[in-house]
Amino acid sequence: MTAIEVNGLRKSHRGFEAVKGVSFEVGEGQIFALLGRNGAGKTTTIEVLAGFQRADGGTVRVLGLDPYADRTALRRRTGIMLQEAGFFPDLTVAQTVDTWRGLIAAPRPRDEALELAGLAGKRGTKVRQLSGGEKRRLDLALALLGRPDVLFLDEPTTGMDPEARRATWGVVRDLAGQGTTILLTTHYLEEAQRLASTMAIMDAGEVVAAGDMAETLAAQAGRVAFRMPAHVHPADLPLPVTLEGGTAVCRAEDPDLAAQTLLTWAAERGLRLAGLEVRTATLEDLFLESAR
Ligand SMILES: Nc1ncnc2c1ncn2[C@@H]1O[C@H](COP(=O)(O)OP(=O)(O)OP(=O)(O)O)[C@@H](O)[C@H]1O
Repeated sequence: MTAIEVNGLRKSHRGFEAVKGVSFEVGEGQIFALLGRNGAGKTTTIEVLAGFQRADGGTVRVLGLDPYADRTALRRRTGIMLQEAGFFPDLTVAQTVDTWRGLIAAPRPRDEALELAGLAGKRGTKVRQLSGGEKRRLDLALALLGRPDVLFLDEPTTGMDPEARRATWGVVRDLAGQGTTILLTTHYLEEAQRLASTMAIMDAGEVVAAGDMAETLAAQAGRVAFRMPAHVHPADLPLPVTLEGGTAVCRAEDPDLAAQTLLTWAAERGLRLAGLEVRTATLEDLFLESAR
């Protein structure tokens, strides 16, 4: 079942077209990463999907409903974590969660939400005393209170330390495993690559690459890099390379095979390929190539 459908979405802010005909789909229980540089239009897209803004063009459906027209019905079934949360700084973490619980039908117990977000030890701490990463965790706890079927996470791990980030990935995976559909944005491409099964890269309001994460990356060229041996010219090598400083970089569909070819060539000449690195394409490679 498709949980989120976006077809030809257009949205302008005071005459500036931030989203220019974007289309993608997210299946139920999938983790989908919406990627792109600053200002690409990701938050605008999420705000339309969450029913905060009306689309100027195209169609958008979340759980089969129009997020703007049916926002009351959808609000009960969606959770959202935006980039800037409006907390009351003098409330404690527990008071903040309790206040939000009062606004939600059949909310999750407070301690369960805090436990899930890794904030159980901070119940009595005032919001203004939380670190940036802890505030993101509080945001996550609030987004989870309504046991949403669809969760929108706008840069959920910004400011978190590596351990907290990994813990949040665990929470996101568990939720998806239980059937929650998750759309997230992030500037941490490794995070997107590890978490999401599908993705779209936006640039200047348009989708420039999209699809299944594993398939899309497998179709990208991999990379073999090594320090250029002394007195060797790139034209002497058996495969084309580009030079990045003193490092020769060879892009190849099958990087293992390319590395073998290069190593055999080097061995026959008694040369060493120092600092040899062989890897398949990463999301960062794809991102840098797509979002130019
Ligand atoms: N309310 C608004 N009024 C005017 N322009 C806006 C408004 N909201 C967003 N924009 C502009 O629309 C464009 C897209 O913004 P958006 O916040 O959707 O990008 P983003 O991809 O989420 O970026 P980031 O990664 O920096 O969060 C930007 O150029 C932004 O300046």
